Amino acid sequence: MSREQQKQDAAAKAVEYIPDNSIVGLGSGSTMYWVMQQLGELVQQGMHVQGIPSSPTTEQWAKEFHVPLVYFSTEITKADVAIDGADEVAPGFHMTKGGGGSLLREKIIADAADKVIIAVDESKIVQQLGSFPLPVEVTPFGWQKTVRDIQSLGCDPVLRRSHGAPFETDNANYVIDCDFQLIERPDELHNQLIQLVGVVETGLFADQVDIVIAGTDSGAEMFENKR
Ligand SMILES: O=C[C@H](O)[C@H](O)[C@H](O)COP(=O)(O)O
Repeated sequence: MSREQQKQDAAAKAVEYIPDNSIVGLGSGSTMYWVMQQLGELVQQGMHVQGIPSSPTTEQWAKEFHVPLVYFSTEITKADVAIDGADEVAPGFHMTKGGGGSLLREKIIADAADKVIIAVDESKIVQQLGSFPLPVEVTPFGWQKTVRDIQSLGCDPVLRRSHGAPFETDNANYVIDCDFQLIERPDELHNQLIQLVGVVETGLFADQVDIVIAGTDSGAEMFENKR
């Protein structure tokens, strides 16, 4: 079965966790395309949801599939559920996210949600985080100094570029992709990184996930984080 089909299967299962009349945090990435397509179908069948998009691309897909949108405001500070993808998922529900650069907004949405559902294809399930370089969002000002500070934590940090220029997040920040090889203690690493001046957020998500759904050749498998 293709990776795309696995993502689609995981997305189809993930939308089953969205209650009617709910506010749904919408993550980013290619798996979210399928989530938006499936959610659009449910909306067409009469389901009432309002989605908070984490990126302009997700917002555009929501519009394409007629999923009503809502935005954070003084009245709207919570979501009933959030659905998102991931770059790596390890035992203990530790995850790496931010391959597309949306980590900060995704983390805000996950934090605002009562329940977080992650939909991935099988290739994202790993024994230990680290093969996928960890995205770290940093301020453009002084990014060279921040890179040096990150390097002292024992990784090979690289400024993400797009068309020759620094890649800019939706928050006008930069992303440093940090190759730590193996991340043995994700919590500890996140705490070390987030304390560095200039680091805005890390792509390490821990204890924020309730359910992981992995598309596999034999169908979608569900893993529940009983926290
Ligand atoms: O910044 C991007 C997000 O964290 C995505 O959720 C993550 O990169 C997974 O994306 P995809 O579903 O395309 O593999």
